Parts: sequence; structure tokens; C-alpha cells
Amino acid sequence: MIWQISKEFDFCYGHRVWSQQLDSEFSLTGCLACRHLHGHQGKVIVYLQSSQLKDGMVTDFHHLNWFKQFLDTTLDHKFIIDIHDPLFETLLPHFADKAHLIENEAGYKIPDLNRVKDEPSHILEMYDGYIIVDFVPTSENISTWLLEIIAKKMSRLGVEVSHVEFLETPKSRSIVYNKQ
Ligand SMILES: Nc1nc2c(c(=O)[nH]1)N=C([C@H](O)[C@H](O)COP(=O)(O)OP(=O)(O)OP(=O)(O)O)CN2
Repeated sequence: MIWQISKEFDFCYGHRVWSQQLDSEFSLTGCLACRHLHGHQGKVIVYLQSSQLKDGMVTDFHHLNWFKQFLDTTLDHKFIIDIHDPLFETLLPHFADKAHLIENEAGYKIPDLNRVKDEPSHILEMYDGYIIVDFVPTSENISTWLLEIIAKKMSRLGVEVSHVEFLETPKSRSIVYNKQ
């Protein structure tokens, strides 16, 4: 037998899909709306699985509390921007050289606020709101990134991540399966 458990998490974020291309025969419009700066109430559903139970569980649901904290502190109310976005220099002019970014082991960078410490507070607040990644923040890429983070952490408990679903809107989702 194989057991699977899942847990849902929500967070608000902004992004833009600068790489969007549409075939208007199918999309019925050529409007590249996802290139606009816009936001979502995202939902992540994490699926963990095991062929044996420990204490009657795949693992305790509470063993995902760290992930909720990660989402709340790292992504909630942030704007996720690709470092290769052609608008990067426009949206982060103080960091146009991309040299003063603080790298995190979870695969993202944030602006070094020391560089703008003498600027007015609204400028600091703006930069505090960016999460810089090395991919176009599509639903597929965000779910892949989150899967990698969860799988790495949960492997320390010997818990297997089966797949991750990411709902960019209540109707549009991507699912990424873990390679075994
Ligand atoms: N395969 C993907 N397609 C699209 C993505 C994506 O990440 N992967 N992203 C977008 C946009 O960011 C958009 O905000 C979300 O998609 P959309 O289908 O427009 O969402 P709705 O639920 O609002 O759908 P409606 O048909 O407009 O009701 C676009 N494509």
C-alpha cells in the first residue's frame, strides 16, 4: 500500500510573465495581459507519500509548519521577479547592476537594503517587497521551485514528496511530480 497526505498553503504575491506569447487563433486575443505587473492569491498543495506508516502517519502534518513559515516570511505580499526580466533595471534602478543582491540558499535573492538605507522609507519599502529568482515566475516554474525546496527539507526526515500543485488562480493550476 501507498499512503499519501496533503496540506494546503496560501500566500499573496505579485509577478509578471515577461515571456508570455500567445497564438491568437487559440487565445482569441493577442493581449499579453500576463506581462502586466499583477498579483494573485496563490495556493500551494503539498503531497507527501510513504509505503509505510510511522506512528500511524506518513508524517505529522505539523512537520510542514516550517514551509508555512517560509511562505509567510519569504513570499507573502512580495513581488517575484526574474533576474533576466527586461524590466529589471526599470523596476529596481538602484540594483540595475545586479551586484548588490543577497543570495539565499533557497534559490532566491533579495536587494541589500544597506545600499538604499539613506533613501526615503517608501524606497526601502519598495525594495523590501522584491524576491528575485532565476526563472520566469510562471505557475509551472514556481511549483518546481517550491517542490525542490520542500523535497530537500523533507528528505532530512526521510519523507518523500510525491508532487506539488500550485494554483495561480482558483481555476488555473500546475502540477509538478517529483523525479524518483
Ligand atoms: N501555462 C501557463 N499559462 C499561463 C500562466 C502560467 O503561469 N502558466 N500565467 C498566466 C497569468 O499569470 C494569469 O494571471 C493566470 O491565468 P488565467 O488563465 O488568465 O487565470 P484566470 O483564472 O483568471 O482565468 P480566466 O479564463 O481569465 O477566468 C496566464 N497563462
